[in-house]
Amino acid sequence: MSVQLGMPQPREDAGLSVPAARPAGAGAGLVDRYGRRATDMRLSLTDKCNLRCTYCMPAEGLEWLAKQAVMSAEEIVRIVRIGVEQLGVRELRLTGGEPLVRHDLVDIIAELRRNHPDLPISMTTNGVGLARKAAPLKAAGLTRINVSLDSLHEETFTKLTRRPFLDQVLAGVDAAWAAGLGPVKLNAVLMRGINDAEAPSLLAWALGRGYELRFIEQMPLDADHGWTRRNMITAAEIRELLSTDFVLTPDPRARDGAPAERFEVRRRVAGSDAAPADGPVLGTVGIIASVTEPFCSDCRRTRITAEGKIMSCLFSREEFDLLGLLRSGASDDDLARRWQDAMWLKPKAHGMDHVGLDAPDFVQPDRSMSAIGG
Ligand SMILES: Nc1nc2c(ncn2[C@@H]2O[C@H](COP(=O)(O)OP(=O)(O)OP(=O)(O)O)[C@@H](O)[C@H]2O)c(=O)[nH]1
Ligand SMILES: C[S@@+](CC[C@H](N)C(=O)[O-])C[C@H]1O[C@@H](n2cnc3c(N)ncnc32)[C@H](O)[C@@H]1O
Ligand code: SF4
Ligand code: SF4
Repeated sequence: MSVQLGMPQPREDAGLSVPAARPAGAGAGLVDRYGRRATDMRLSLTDKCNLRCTYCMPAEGLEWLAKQAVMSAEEIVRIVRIGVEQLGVRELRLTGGEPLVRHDLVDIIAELRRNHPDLPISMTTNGVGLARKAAPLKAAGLTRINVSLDSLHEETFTKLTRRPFLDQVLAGVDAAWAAGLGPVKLNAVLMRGINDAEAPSLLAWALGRGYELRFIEQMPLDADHGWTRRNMITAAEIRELLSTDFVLTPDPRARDGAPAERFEVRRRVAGSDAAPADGPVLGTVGIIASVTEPFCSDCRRTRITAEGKIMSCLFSREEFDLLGLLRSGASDDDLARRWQDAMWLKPKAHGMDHVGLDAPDFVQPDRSMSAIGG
């Protein structure tokens, strides 16, 4: 990794990467060299998954972590407590891999909720098995949910995820809404020639049901390393695709560090370039343009992988072992310090100290999205 001259460099210690200490006076919480403060914690509960989305996993899956290597429920609860009580974490996202495959998921959420009555706890899931679990998750204290849904067509869904589970996912989305896990947000990664033409009908479906759909630019985080900039559907193309049926206007609400740029949606008047000035707002759509319109300068994220490694950025190639330190008997203060030191070294953008996933020196991380915790 490259760091600014004069800045503390990571050092090797007993085979583990250990961040050099932050300078004294760097400030409380999870601050970094660029003046950002991470308050949004994303925690991966597992690297396992029951889908094989082409933009994330290889067809044959990945070699899963051994059970012992993955954080236990008690370890997760302790790490979250340190984040919230000592480091200024203000919201928690549970992710993976697929969080629903963890058998103790409901118990973990219940314990987190007992410790942190006011913490927003959300989860990003593929929705398989959600229909059964939505109500228990709500009862345990989950605040809200995002479900990945790339297509409403059985065949396209199966091609993209390599599994025939569309009906289960649709039932899961509706169950989440019915259980009170709203606002329900849906994530769709658009893939050229596969589901891109479906964008307007997917949006019409989501608006009709009151779900907030977000279209996502594919990032180079697939295990197959098949990503190319040319093949990626850009945010500009997404807006163009939607313009056949809809008129989008910027949502007046503050973006507040969110990856999604939100737009209010009105139906386009047939044969016209515009929506009627007083046409009703049907809902909102988000566009997550991580590649072409990056939002790294306002990034508030800190990540913990399923095996308890701190990743300061989705694209970090440097990771710091929090779980190993915890298992060696470290105190809460030691753990908090390791976390702060790791976050101090957070790269400026996309794992580098300059912006640009298509920069010549961009190197795709070894980990795929599922193994990082997306
Ligand atoms: N560049 C970048 N993209 C991210 C990051 N985290 C998530 N994404 C992308 O954003 C998409 C949506 O992430 P979600 O987990 O649904 O949630 P969110 O959009 O971060 O948050 P909410 O809108 O508050 O629910 C993911 O599918 C990723 O493609 C990040 O740290 N950096
Ligand atoms: C890694 S998954 C983990 C949670 C859960 N399995 C799911 O699919 O929602 C989190 C999000 O990352 C997104 N994602 C995975 N690979 C991606 C990629 N290469 N580019 C952009 N988003 C990606 C998925 O669409 C999903 O919305
Ligand atoms: S995007 Fe989510 S559901 Fe799809 S393979 Fe990756 S971890 Fe699994
Ligand atoms: S790429 Fe890294 S810096 Fe940029 S928004 Fe994602 S996590 Fe933050």
